[in-house]
Amino acid sequence: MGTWIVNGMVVEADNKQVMKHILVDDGKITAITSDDRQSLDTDGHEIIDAAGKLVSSGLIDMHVHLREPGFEYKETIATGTRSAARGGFTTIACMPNTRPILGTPETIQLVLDKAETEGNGVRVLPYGSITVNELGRELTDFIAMKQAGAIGFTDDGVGVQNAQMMKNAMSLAKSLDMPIIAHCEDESLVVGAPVAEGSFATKHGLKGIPNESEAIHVGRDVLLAEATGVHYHVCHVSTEQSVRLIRQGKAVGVHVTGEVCPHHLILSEEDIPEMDANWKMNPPLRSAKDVEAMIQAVEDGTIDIIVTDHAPHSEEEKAKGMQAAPFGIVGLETAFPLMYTKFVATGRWTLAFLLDKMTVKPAEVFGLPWGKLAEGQEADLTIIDLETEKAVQPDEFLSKGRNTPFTGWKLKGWPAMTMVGGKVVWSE
Ligand SMILES: NC(=O)N[C@@H](CC(=O)O)C(=O)O
Ligand SMILES: [Zn+2]
Repeated sequence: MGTWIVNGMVVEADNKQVMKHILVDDGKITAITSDDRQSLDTDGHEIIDAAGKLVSSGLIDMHVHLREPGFEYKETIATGTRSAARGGFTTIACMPNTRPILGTPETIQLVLDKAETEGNGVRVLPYGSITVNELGRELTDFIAMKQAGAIGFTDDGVGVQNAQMMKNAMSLAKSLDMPIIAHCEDESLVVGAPVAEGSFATKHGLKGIPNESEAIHVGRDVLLAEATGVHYHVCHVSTEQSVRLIRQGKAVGVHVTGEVCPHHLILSEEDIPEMDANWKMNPPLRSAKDVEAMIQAVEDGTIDIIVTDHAPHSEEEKAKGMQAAPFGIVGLETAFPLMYTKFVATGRWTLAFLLDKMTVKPAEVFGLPWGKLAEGQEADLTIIDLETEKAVQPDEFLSKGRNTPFTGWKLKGWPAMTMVGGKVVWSE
């Protein structure tokens, strides 16, 4: 018995919006048709009425912190995947900065096993660490982790400080046809600052994180990617200078790709209202000029994909204040509504353009078999209500994390149902 998702609105690549009925059978999309609803053979099928809503290929988020193993008080694979499903995400890639760090085949396997049993049907793709315990001293066993199911290597949370270490990692990754995903941060240029250089830091007498601390790694790594031929992917790009370096790399044929988070496209350091650690994340909110550079980089394709960098922390940790609290904000349950409200509802982007950055492109960049709404594809689908306006209410999050700067924001574009491989994994 299959499922008919009827009367939904589908967006085609040219942004044409058409009403379609979608048949899901045995986990796959077997028909997408605009035939008359009455003429459909729905006998013995389940019917999901998507009238007035968008039906999209499931959202894909390539940068998520699930916190398990080790930090289950912040998030677990169970709560993180529930949060993902509520946010419309059908596939998420999780970062290795857990305890222990995901730097061995056993820990990769542990995450995959837990995701299988407790992952609420959401596809979870683990990254392995580049260096042992993300300490930057010794490479992990890439071959064994690849065999165990790691999809790429990253020391996210910290930058790889040593250039030779990064070059060795890239050479090894290249030989295995695996990507290097980099958190770009030169520690000698950061020195304990909680926010970016700028008006907020000055006003509150705080040290500021300079743009170069990110961009210097991007520049170094683009050169190393050129030398090694690896696929080099830059995490959470936030500065004008990084964008310039990625653009130059792409122009000369380096295999470099980049991601940006909603908060770096929407907020600048000038928006931080007070000394509230819900506005503290790494990279930090930068200047308005950087924000505009990020938007343009998405528009001209320099930045390939949008990710959340979902980074849950406990209320106690965030209550320690701007200086002492850990970096990071949650993102899974607000990403699509934020992007839709700020960029599509305002007319700056088409819906097709936004969906491309959150479905097709992430799959393309990482060579994943999902992301497309087409017959024969796995039935990973998200139904989204584009009309109803609702305020962001952290106490409704399915994530354990409540750490968001977007509390109370009135947004449209809320997911209503998420389906993975033909199975409904969340519905409002
Ligand atoms: N982004 C953050 O502010 N924090 C992340 C680490 C990271 O992605 O760099 C975390 O693990 O909390
Ligand atoms: Zn990071």
